[in-house]
Amino acid sequence: MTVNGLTEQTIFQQNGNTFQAEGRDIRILARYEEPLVVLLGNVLSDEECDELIRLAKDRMKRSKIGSTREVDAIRTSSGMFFANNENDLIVNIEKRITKIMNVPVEHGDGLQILQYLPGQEYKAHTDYFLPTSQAAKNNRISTIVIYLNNVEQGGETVFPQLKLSVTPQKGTAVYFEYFYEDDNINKLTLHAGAPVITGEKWVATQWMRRQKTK
Ligand SMILES: O=C(O)CCC(=O)C(=O)O
Ligand SMILES: [Fe+2]
Repeated sequence: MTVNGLTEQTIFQQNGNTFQAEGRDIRILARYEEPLVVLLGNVLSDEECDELIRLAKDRMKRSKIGSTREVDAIRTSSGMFFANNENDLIVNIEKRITKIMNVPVEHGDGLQILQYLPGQEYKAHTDYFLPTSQAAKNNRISTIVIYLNNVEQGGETVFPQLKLSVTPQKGTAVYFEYFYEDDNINKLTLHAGAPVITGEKWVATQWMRRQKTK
């Protein structure tokens, strides 16, 4: 059956222009319908963004990729993961993310903070694993990337197949999902973190999986 001319159901269930998540009014700023890519406003307060950066700062390591967790030129940022329920701030943000993504946080890979300096980037990739990978047994289904600061220049999240570019704005987020039966739709979620040109870029990423991770 098709709904509104779309071929498949989505995980994300929010419509209209605002919804509540843990006492916060999240704003739906724009959506690309299939694959679903939603731009969200007012996801984190300025104070929450600043606090996440402060807590992450001393724990950043060069980012790794894929199931082998190797350092690779595809991704030149630095990153760290918070543990589930690590502190009150993380508990609160995880609850809000769960409400937005409509998936329990136990299905998550842990909230990840990434930092990009000028010239650093995350080249085009999909967040799900190829069927040949061990990690595909409990594959990823959806992603939210929350921007923790305003980047002076560059650092957009780019979806080349959709010809869509999202500009980082402090407290806003881009959500997308790739759990469609039709794999051709999933492939369209290919995306990249464009090189930062001026300033720094800080994001918080949550990847969700089909089943519990713990
Ligand atoms: O930094 C970005 O804009 C994208 C981050 C990303 O693709 C990811 O964390 O999976
Ligand atoms: Fe990604």
